[in-house]
Amino acid sequence: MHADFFAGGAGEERTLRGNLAAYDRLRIVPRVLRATGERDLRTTLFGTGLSTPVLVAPTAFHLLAHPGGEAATAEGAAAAGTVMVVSMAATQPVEAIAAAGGPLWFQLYPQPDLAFTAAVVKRAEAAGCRALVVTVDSPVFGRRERDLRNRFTDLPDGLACENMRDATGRVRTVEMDATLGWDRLARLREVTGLPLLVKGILHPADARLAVEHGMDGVIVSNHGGRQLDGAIATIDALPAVAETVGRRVPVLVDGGIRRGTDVLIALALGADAVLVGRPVLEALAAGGARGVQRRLERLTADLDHAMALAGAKRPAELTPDLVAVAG
Ligand SMILES: Cc1cc2nc3c(=O)[nH]c(=O)nc-3n(C[C@H](O)[C@H](O)[C@H](O)COP(=O)(O)O)c2cc1C
Ligand SMILES: CCCCCCC(=O)C(=O)O
Repeated sequence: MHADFFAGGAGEERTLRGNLAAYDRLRIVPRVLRATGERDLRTTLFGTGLSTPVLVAPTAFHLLAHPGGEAATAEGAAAAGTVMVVSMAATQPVEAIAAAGGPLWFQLYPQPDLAFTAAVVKRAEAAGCRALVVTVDSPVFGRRERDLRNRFTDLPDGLACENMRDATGRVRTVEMDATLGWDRLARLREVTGLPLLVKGILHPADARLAVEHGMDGVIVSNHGGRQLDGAIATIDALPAVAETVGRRVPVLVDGGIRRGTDVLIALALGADAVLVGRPVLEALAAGGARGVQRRLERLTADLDHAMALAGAKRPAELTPDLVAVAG
């Protein structure tokens, strides 16, 4: 039941499969004789230097995967020199996760209760989170048919969304809010000075609105195929979003990234960095903090190898002409 929750998507899982299939259709057109020498994968996002452009996507319920929970993921991500985005539906308090490692960003589903939302943001800020990722692809919850079949409705006794506790100590339900609009993102700006990234952008017109509304970053995402089944694959959506944003703010992408060559393609098509969800969950389940560290380091080494073969020393040298659609 829990493995299905992690692996599954919405509806027929067309988008879940599509995210991966889209990378299968793309090929790299390498450059030669570029004398790259050692590659340099270091990446800076919002003033934080990272060893790699591969970040940990926000995912819920890590205690279902491993007894170390989100803290183990944070430890692994820190050891790999990258950012973990802590889900609002984490099963451990953000303070405990921060104590295990960093840098951290915090993912938020803005709640209808504005004061509670502000309190969660302040708590994440106080714990040391360096950016806020606002998920906007979930006005309602996706129809996850595996979860319906398995009757997976609640966390087991003793587990809770620890960052949903209010001042009385009661754990609130994470509410999806179909009334959410750009005005609410503007209000978040009044609550926090942290960089605000909007996660779940697929249409270039929304990318333009994000920039116009002062967002500091855009994450091209279809929630790993867990929300709107039939939504476009993220790597297919990326080029138009990147072109619209025009380097005014960082553009990140997630969904279906499993190999260094996938990361290379995403960077070439306009991403400043990528995030991975399920690969981290699988590594956490298999090997705790060390598993997460090794999976992230493997992806980075794989990217480094692919860049050597494609003739790029730095991510900035990866350009769209290095990618072609397979015949
Ligand atoms: C089990 C699971 C839980 C997730 N939980 C969240 C979440 O709490 N908040 C969020 O914004 N996205 C969530 N996501 C979506 C991820 O952040 C990310 O968009 C997606 O996993 C990327 O696709 P990938 O798994 O193919 O790498 C979740 C994804 C999975 C697989
Ligand atoms: C009621 C808890 C909501 C958790 C949402 C986690 C999530 O985004 C996912 O894709 O699953």
